[in-house]
Amino acid sequence: MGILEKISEIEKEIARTQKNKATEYHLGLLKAKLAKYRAQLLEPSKSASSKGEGFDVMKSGDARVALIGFPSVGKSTFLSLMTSTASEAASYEFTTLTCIPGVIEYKGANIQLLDLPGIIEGAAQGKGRGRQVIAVARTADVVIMMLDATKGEVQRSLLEKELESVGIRLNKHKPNIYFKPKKGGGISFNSTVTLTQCSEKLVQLILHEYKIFNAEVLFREDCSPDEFIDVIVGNRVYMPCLYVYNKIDQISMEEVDRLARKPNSVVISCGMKLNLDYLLEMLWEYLALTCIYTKKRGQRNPMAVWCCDCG
Ligand SMILES: Nc1nc2c(ncn2[C@@H]2O[C@H](COP(=O)(O)OP(=O)(O)OP(=O)(O)O)[C@@H](O)[C@H]2O)c(=O)[nH]1
Ligand SMILES: [K+]
Ligand SMILES: [Mg+2]
Repeated sequence: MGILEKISEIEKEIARTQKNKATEYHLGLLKAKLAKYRAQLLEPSKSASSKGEGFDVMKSGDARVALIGFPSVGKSTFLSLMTSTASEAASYEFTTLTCIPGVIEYKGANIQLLDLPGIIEGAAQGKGRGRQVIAVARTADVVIMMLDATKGEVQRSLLEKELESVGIRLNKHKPNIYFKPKKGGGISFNSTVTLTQCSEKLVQLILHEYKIFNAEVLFREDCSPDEFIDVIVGNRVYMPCLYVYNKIDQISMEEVDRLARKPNSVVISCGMKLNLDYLLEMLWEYLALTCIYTKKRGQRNPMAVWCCDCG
């Protein structure tokens, strides 16, 4: 029996056990077991975390949106509201332990929405189920970063750092740099624009650091050293991200207003069903972006239809 099944067995037993003096210890023991199994699940499993595999959920529909956030920000509540799938929501952290897919039907398209376990600081190093969650995020067309409006900004920068550290670039486009390693001939460096952040010397130093001594480099835009490194390393994912501040029913109007004005941000309340229509509209726009900027030309693209739709 897998851990998830054991958890579900115990939960069922707790549910059918009457609460009284005689069952007090039995229930206590069951709950302790439950906590132990939950903790075990949150340990990085060696095979999964070293390979960085995601949860096994089939892609379906026209696009995939992943819900990323700290525990208990309301991801599951959101999935249950927007789709016909029910994902358990509760006030304790790590209620969700796997990837739960639902479908949003919007303007004739099927958008796959993935509810995921909460991630915490250190997720990228394998803390909790972080690596699996991040591996799923990499396969999405758009990430919704769900944040608790009652908590500080620090949660947002922590999550961004986690995603950055595994090569996910949020709301950035691929740097317009041509880079081709060669067999010989040294480093040929050119640019079509004035560079204010990188110089030929810096580019050479960086390349030598990566033991690259022969290559053709052409900057077509004023990129930073970090962006150049991204190009050398490759394997980066450039993804639109919508920051969704949930639970605005708990904060002042002034604070709501401040959050709503932030770039790429939407404020909502799942509890009071506030602003969900607007969130869908924004999501739709972000999905159209992935179509325009990242899908290869000539490739059959299910979202091409949408682009014509939204101009
Ligand atoms: N006040 C308020 N509470 C909310 C809102 N949305 C969700 N909640 C509550 O927040 C708690 C956590 O919700 P979940 O949906 O379980 O959160 P989650 O992000 O899926 O949590 P994990 O699966 O544990 O990571 C629950 O008690 C919800 O009822 C909201 O808009 N306002
Ligand atoms: K929760
Ligand atoms: Mg959840």
